[in-house]
Amino acid sequence: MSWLTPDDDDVDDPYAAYADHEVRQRPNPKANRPRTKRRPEHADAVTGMVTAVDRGRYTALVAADADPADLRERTVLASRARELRRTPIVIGDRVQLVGDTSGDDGSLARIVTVAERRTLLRRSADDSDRVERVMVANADQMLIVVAAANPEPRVRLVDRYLVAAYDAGITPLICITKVDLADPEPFLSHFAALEVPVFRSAPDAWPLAEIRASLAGRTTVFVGHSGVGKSTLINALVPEAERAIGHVNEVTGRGRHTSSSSVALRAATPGAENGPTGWVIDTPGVRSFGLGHVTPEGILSGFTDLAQIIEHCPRGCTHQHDAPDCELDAAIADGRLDAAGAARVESLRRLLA
Ligand SMILES: Nc1nc2c(ncn2[C@@H]2O[C@H](COP(=O)(O)OP(=O)(O)OP(=O)(O)O)[C@@H](O)[C@H]2O)c(=O)[nH]1
Ligand SMILES: [Zn+2]
Repeated sequence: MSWLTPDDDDVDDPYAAYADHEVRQRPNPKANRPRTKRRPEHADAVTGMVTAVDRGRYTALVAADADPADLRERTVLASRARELRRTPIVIGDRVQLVGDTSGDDGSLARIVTVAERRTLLRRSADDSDRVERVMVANADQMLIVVAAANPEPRVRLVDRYLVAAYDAGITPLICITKVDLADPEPFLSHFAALEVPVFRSAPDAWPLAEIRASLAGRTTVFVGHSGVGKSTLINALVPEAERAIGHVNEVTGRGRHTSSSSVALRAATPGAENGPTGWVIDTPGVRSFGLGHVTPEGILSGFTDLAQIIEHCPRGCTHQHDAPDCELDAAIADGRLDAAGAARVESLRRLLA
């Protein structure tokens, strides 16, 4: 069974390339030209998975059994057909390729269709920006990498990742790194009620077996603040990845943005010779993660721990401090929510504000 169906993925390009991925449509200066005839159906197209994007060139991996005419797994470089020039194509997309799909040096294929996506991870530049930027297609899981210290963990950034994941239908996981530097438990207690699986990581104590077990057969997008040790972790998980390791600036606690582009990496599943392939999608470290494209309902989907309480809110409740009879306030007052629960309410209110 091919790794291509139904579960893989790959990566996309740095956020710097976002202009290319904006969904906002620009007016077409040639709009009054007659449209070219529809191209014939692409009966000879082969399917690939986009694993990298770089300035209008897409790298797609074609599985060994994807093309009866050429039974090699191969990496194909492609451009996209004119009719797709406003369609964001991102890492993880399943695409149909025509033209020279040999993958030979100097060959260039053409992407003619992008398959419907199972999931789509998006962000916006900031919360006031409603233009969404498409990051990764078809991810099943999001591994949120956060450091116990250096840089200091930020509840709000993790809140945002969680909302983006739940909103996209992607299952979140948390890996807390650098537990050799600080006790991670106070930070983790904030998310305890969500029951998100947590991996704890330190040099020479990588939770590799546990993480690999959850990667098998799935596509997992790794996200995190710059400098948290995401590349270090990925190199340990996928030794041939050779992701650049940066140095955290002593003053700012920030990484140097060493990983500037996304990439899809095949993760081995030791012990399972022909076991299901896992795909790891590394994304550049960020300092913020905008949710301008997420609706209030989408934000609430990141707070499953509060869902049962919110059910009892008056119709149309904004859940804000000034909302009359918000059940969240009642739950804090009568002890249904403890201090950690009250902090979650605060998180929710900030995101809804
Ligand atoms: N003490 C300690 N340091 C770590 C750990 N993991 C990574 N580091 C160090 O943290 C620094 C940043 O690691 P990277 O792997 O480059 O971090 P990153 O998240 O990929 O950062 P960006 O490339 O900026 O996105 C490096 O100096 C690593 O050696 C850990 O578990 N404990
Ligand atoms: Zn309410």
